[in-house]
Amino acid sequence: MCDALLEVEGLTLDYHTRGGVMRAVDDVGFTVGRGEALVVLGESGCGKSSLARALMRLLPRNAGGLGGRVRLAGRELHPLDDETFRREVQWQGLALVMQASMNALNPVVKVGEQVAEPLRVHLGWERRRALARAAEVFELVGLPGDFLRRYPFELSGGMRQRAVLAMALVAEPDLVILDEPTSALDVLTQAGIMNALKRVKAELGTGFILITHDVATSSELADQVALMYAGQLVEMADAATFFSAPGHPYAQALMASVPKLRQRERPRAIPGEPPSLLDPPVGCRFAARCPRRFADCARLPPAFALAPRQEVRCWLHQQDGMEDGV
Ligand SMILES: Nc1ncnc2c1ncn2[C@@H]1O[C@H](COP(=O)(O)OP(=O)(O)OP(=O)(O)O)[C@@H](O)[C@H]1O
Repeated sequence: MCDALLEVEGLTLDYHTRGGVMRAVDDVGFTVGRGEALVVLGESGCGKSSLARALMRLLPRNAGGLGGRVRLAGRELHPLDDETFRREVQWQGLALVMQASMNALNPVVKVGEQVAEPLRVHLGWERRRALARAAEVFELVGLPGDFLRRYPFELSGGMRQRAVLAMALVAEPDLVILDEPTSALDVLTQAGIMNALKRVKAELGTGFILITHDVATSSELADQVALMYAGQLVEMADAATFFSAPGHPYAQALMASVPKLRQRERPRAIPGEPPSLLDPPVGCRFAARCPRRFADCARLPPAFALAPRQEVRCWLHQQDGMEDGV
């Protein structure tokens, strides 16, 4: 297995709201190896985008309580001041493709200039060299070279999304965080972008964190899966194990809700709603919706290691698993 590129321990992020303090990221920990893709799955509102924002330090004004440890290639990131983080970590260490970012391209600037911008503005490259590098990255993500001179409105949604991906990759970051990169696109276009990501991963050895609620698309790229529920990680496993033998009842319900080819029974929706993050239950957060709940679920379960690469936060596994930290 690859050596650790990103190590996250006990990550927390709060929002201050009128109703009180809401912990959107609650004690989250994981490791991503070099050239490895971690898929973060979970329902809307479980804290996936907040996790991305916490890693990238792109925090709204009402955010607070950024805690825990984040190490990138062995370097502790939280002690860095904002200026050092922006200069030395953003773009070359960690790059982010935000939700709906294909609509955030500047309409009056040619796409090639925008893709080259991180090199010019952050790394001080001169224009010609930056554009030449942008052309290489265009090729890598499957954009025709002459699109460099086009404006965003001249590109389809899928092509604009590839351009945004090219911008994230242009400074050759160690790891790219993709927040719902294909959710606004049709299935074929999604598949094309997933293939481009696979190619980048194989050719450049870039690490990825892919945030999505789309189980089917994510399985294309995933080496590891982290499943979030109400701000917490409830399962962390290698992709083959997660997709074939998930351990958490929520993960099992999620997999049963995905339509499959040649399946007799209909996909089953998960009844109920996640708890409010303003006042989460003290015990297992999934208990109210869990078909397998029992008395112990009134206490918050720790993560139990079921296999070397599978950790599940559920009391059902206290016999077969070793207590560990997800
Ligand atoms: N700036 C903010 N202020 C207050 N609450 C916020 C803020 N941003 C997000 N939240 C809340 O934090 C929780 C986690 O939101 P987040 O956007 O991280 O979830 P998500 O899993 O990415 O959802 P989605 O898939 O819908 O984007 C939600 O309850 C959301 O309403």
